[in-house]
Amino acid sequence: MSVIEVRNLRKEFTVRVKAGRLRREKRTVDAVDGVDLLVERGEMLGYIGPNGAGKSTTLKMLTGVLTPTSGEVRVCGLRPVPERTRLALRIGVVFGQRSQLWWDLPLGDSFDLLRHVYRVPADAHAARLRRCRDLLDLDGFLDTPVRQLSLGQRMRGELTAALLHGPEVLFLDEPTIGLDVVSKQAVRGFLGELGRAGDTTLVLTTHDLADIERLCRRLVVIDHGRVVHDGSIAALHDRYGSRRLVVADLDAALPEPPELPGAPLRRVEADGHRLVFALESTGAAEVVAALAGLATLRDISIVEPDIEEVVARLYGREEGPLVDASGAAS
Ligand SMILES: Nc1ncnc2c1ncn2[C@@H]1O[C@H](COP(=O)(O)OP(=O)(O)OP(=O)(O)O)[C@@H](O)[C@H]1O
Repeated sequence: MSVIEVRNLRKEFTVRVKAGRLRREKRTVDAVDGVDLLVERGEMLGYIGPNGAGKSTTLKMLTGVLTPTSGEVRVCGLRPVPERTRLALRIGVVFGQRSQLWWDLPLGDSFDLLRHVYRVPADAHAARLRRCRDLLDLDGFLDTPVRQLSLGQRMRGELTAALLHGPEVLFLDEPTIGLDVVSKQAVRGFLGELGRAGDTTLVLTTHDLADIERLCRRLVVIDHGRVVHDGSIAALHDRYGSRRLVVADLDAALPEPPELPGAPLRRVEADGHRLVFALESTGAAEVVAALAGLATLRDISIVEPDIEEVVARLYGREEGPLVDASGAAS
């Protein structure tokens, strides 16, 4: 049985919009519009989409915060809204904007209170807390009141709080938003460990695609409330014809950008001093050899397909098309 089962899930909101100077009209927003999703135990799923795509609304329905307009949802075999209390014992939730810590208490006291809230046996609690303290480096601020923690420290605390009762599924909404590089790495490293251990299912929404690349094998992309991709990152690259790129820095610009078989020119930059080729049906070595025969090369680098670029295409909202030297969109 899948740990998350979602069939034809929909959520409509009724909003009032301005229609003229004084008049307001009711309008229906299809925030989630027929989502199907099956997630197996131990999967690490990235759930992404542009602003307003319906990610948070989906997570809220999966965690029992919002009642669906229609469709079926089961998480750990439970219906999230009517069986919310039972579900709370089996899932963990980290929503960037909300806290489950006690603002005025030292962080460590919040952890003690959570043990009582969830009625976790003392030894299981101690073991999980020890692991979080080690992996998330909490010891320096366990005695600090939560309101005095930095964002990165608080997020590490939130992750711990969400895991102390040993949830089967962890839902994370933007867990690295606003964090500095070090805290981001700590959080990603920790989630990676959790995922590798294999007994927790992870559902992660984020605008930071590096989170997805590091952590998730499976990527579900949602736009206008509908799933537009469900598969691996590699499948996404295949679908959009993403290629590795050869970036060549030349001593002097060539009068004409060269045509290399199997490696179309993607971009000309730096007044012709930098040429970028896509490796379509030829290898990097051939491209470099061909270029070396035409120009003096200052530097060469091979760039892996860029997930940001592919996802921007998928959203259909990238900042201008990718334009090659001839002006044709690639
Ligand atoms: N409580 C609400 N009342 C009315 N409309 C809402 C409500 N919550 C969300 N919406 C609308 O539903 C749509 C989906 O919103 P949602 O917050 O799920 O998007 P999201 O993908 O999480 O976006 P973001 O990346 O900006 O957080 C948006 O059009 C949003 O304005």
